[in-house]
Amino acid sequence: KILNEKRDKLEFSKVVCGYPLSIFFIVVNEFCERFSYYGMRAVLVLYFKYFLRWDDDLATSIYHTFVALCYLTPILGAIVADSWLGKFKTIIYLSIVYAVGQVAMAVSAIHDITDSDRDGTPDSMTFHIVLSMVGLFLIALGTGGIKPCVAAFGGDQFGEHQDRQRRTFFSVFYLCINGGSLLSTIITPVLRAQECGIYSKQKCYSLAFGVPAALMVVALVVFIIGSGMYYKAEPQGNIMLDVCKCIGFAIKNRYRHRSKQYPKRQHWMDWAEEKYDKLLIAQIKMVLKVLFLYIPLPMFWTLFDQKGSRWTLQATTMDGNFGALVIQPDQMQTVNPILILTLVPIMDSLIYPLIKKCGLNFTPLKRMTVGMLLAAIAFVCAALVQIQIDKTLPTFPSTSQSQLKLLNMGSNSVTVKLPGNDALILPAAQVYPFINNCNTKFTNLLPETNDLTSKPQEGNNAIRFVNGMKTAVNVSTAAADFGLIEPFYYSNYSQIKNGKATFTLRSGSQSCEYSTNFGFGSSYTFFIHSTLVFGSNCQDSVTAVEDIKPNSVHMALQIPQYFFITAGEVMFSVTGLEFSYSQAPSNMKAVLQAGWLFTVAIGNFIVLIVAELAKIPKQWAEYVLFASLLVAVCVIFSIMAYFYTYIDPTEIEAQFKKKINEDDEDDKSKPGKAEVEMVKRDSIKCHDEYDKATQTKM
Ligand SMILES: CC(C)C[C@H](N)C(=O)N1CCC[C@H]1C(=O)O
Repeated sequence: KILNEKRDKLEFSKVVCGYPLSIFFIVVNEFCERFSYYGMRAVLVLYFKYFLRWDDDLATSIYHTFVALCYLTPILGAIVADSWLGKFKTIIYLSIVYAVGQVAMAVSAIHDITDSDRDGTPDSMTFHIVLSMVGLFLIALGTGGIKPCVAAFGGDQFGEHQDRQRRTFFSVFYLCINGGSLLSTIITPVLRAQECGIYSKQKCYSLAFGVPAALMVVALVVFIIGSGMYYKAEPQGNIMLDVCKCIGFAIKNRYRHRSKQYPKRQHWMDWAEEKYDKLLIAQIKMVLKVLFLYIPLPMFWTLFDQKGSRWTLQATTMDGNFGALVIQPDQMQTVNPILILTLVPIMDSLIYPLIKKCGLNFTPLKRMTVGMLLAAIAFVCAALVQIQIDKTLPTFPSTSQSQLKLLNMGSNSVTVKLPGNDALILPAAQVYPFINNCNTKFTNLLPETNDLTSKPQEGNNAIRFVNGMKTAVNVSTAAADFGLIEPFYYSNYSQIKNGKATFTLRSGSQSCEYSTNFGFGSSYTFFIHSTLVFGSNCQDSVTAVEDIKPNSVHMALQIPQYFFITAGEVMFSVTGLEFSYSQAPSNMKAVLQAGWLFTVAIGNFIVLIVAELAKIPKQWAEYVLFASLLVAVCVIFSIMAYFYTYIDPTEIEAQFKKKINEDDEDDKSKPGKAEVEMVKRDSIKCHDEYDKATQTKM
């Protein structure tokens, strides 16, 4: 009946180029929803840090918890959809929850609401924190809840013989995910950088959250507009409860019949046959088989997710100057969605057909295996890049060493003799770095300063000034204030972004300007000569002394690793999405999508744990370790995949239903037949049918 209903609905639905028109509304919905999700995520940590004034640790912990929650809630959404409301209604209701959450975030970022003294900072931080946490919870519920439903609902719109179209749909669906995320990760940081406010102008987080909120409303409206065109499969009772009860009964029954006198059954789920419908048992077997196959998959996501953390950190030690374009370390991440947008069409229209032409059967599980291997290669590339970077890093003192820097503030060179070392000639306005064991005693040297012990963070440049004049000098730029520097004294380090910086040097009412260009990750001590004359050009009276060289390994070297991880993602993730749909029984499509997304959540958790536990001193070695782990997991997966037999759930379900109908007829004509015999016979027949429908291996 259900199949006929679907056939009727699809027969009368509008078709464009062989695709149901309803698909258009679903992919546009996904585009807007992913814009909303990734756009909000792009500014979330900065909102925590600069608006809520949380420290780095709290901000990153809450951020990662939120992301992990977003991939856990799909289970909830899938259960609601498959057991209760159906996918269509679940998407509508949870999208409303999602949009409310986004609006709550936007409102929580309006500083004027609690800024009663109008000084530009919120007076009741509790209000903003509570509202934003409620908002984030609703968003996690909404985005995670609808995610498995939208993908599965899209798959439902295709008929039995539209396998090719359905595969293309999942590719286009993935393109929309990445198109939306790419646009929003470019746009929302720009919106955040605007200034807005009623009483005082502040960074506009409310706009950066408001636009994603608006896009979520658009996503909902677009989805509702398509309402009349969708095929809406109704849920067939509380399927999850039935599944749990059936599994529970099979385990109990198997335990009760553990003695050798009872004949073995083909599968442990067959022990539920006494009480449960054979169709349900077959459907549970299908789901369990796929879920078992998913066990090694989180490892892929563990590597994939590190491009947002470890790889971005790696980029901070690299040079992002691309000529006319200067790329910030975190902007490198946009290479992933950009590559997705190019690689998905190339794979679909060129690579896969080419492989097919060569006579190779590149099955979904083979694609996923190759995808994992490509991700491992990406990490080998990352290790090679890291080795290049390490060669350019300065030598910092170890824990048993100390570092001394000598700066000659005079205008002539001086000879310096340090205990246990040869005399050295130190030219004017130059620094000599000196590393020695901690127990060396130095006397009569410059006042103690805290020097850098690592490269400046986030690709910034660490800058300090030393005043060689007899008067105090105030130094500032648009981005940093070095304060008043006493004669023959130094300022603290300040972080300056790459590009041109103009420093204003001021003494009383007199000032002059000094400009210079910075690369990424350098450190300089600017020495102000005693000869500086205010009111004139002070360009020649300041000497830049390089403490740490700017990053010299170019960020373009990260492109191969991004290429491999993205090519891996296309083979692994796009295929996995479609595989999860095609191998799921009709009443558990969303559940299996949620199972797939659950592997992403576990991958995220592993990253969190690894970040805490990984104590490998060399970063390149850690990359190699992850690559090796993934290769090992990949071998296990390929063995598991080899034993997996593809099924056509629709066909199996149809055969089971036919069999049940026939048996009903039989029952009516032969009342009182020995039931046990019949169950046994049916069980054998159904197994044969199940086996016939599951012929293709990996
Ligand atoms: C991290 C990118 C912006 C998006 C990524 N390429 C992607 O499409 N996904 C990562 C997790 C699954 C999937 C998604 O659904 O967002």
